[in-house]
Amino acid sequence: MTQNQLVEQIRLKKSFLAIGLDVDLNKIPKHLLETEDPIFEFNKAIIDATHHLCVSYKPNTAFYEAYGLKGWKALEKTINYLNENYPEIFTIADAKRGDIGNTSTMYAKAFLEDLAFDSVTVAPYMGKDSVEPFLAFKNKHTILLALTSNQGAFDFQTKTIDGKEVYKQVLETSKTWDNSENLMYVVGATKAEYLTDIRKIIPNSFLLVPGVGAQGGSLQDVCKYGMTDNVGLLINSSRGIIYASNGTDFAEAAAKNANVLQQEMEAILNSK
Ligand SMILES: O=C(O)c1cc(=O)[nH]c(=O)n1[C@@H]1O[C@H](COP(=O)(O)O)[C@@H](O)[C@H]1O
Repeated sequence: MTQNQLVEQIRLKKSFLAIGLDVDLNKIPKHLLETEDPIFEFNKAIIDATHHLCVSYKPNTAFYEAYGLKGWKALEKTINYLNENYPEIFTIADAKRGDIGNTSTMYAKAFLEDLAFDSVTVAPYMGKDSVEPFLAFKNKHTILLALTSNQGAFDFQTKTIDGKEVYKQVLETSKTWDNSENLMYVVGATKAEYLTDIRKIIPNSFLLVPGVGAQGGSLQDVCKYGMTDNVGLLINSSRGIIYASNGTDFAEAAAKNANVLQQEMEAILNSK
């Protein structure tokens, strides 16, 4: 999917919500545990109930890898279900990969070709040759960690080297790489006060913004400082939506919570 197609979907649905599919078998409704593939059944029900309220789904691969072969199969079924039934959805494999070139090539193949996600999250720490194999995929997107939502972001990302914060160096340097038009960046909603500076470096790039809801970030602040003429934001919420209820009404409850965020987004878009 191209970024223009993503913007079209955002305008159509009046939503820039990315729902995180971070499935924890300890948190999903008990009745699903009796089915053959509880993770997929949970995702399918959530997707069917919420797809009109969001433009993206983001399974975090940790939640699938933790369940071994069954988990990986459920991830594969989930992305295939999305691609077959909702091709207009922008899919994100939240895998946070990045390694020496030939290894990154295999990671890129795994997530962008074999599993056919539209995008994958990548850590910039190993530099240009570790990111390039992801960027080489046409009409796919590499979402580079810039300034993350967690407390540990202050350990390295905001530290100054040669007079400039590391997260700013990530933004500036990555802009010069081949196929950099395929880049998007992660900025945590808990770091909204940094967005003005970030937009000076990357005025138009799409940002994936996790950290609203369970982590306490403010949607209003993120939009105030981070929104572009083309919206330029995908706001992620995972636990705040998918675990709205652990009863048989879980999918409707998730849709209710997604609807609250979508309505807030619609009001923001209408006010622009
Ligand atoms: O790359 C991410 O998506 C990510 C980056 C970041 O800085 N912070 C962050 O929370 N995330 C992911 O976003 C999701 C947030 O989940 P909730 O806090 O439950 O909404 C999780 O899958 C995290 O791994």
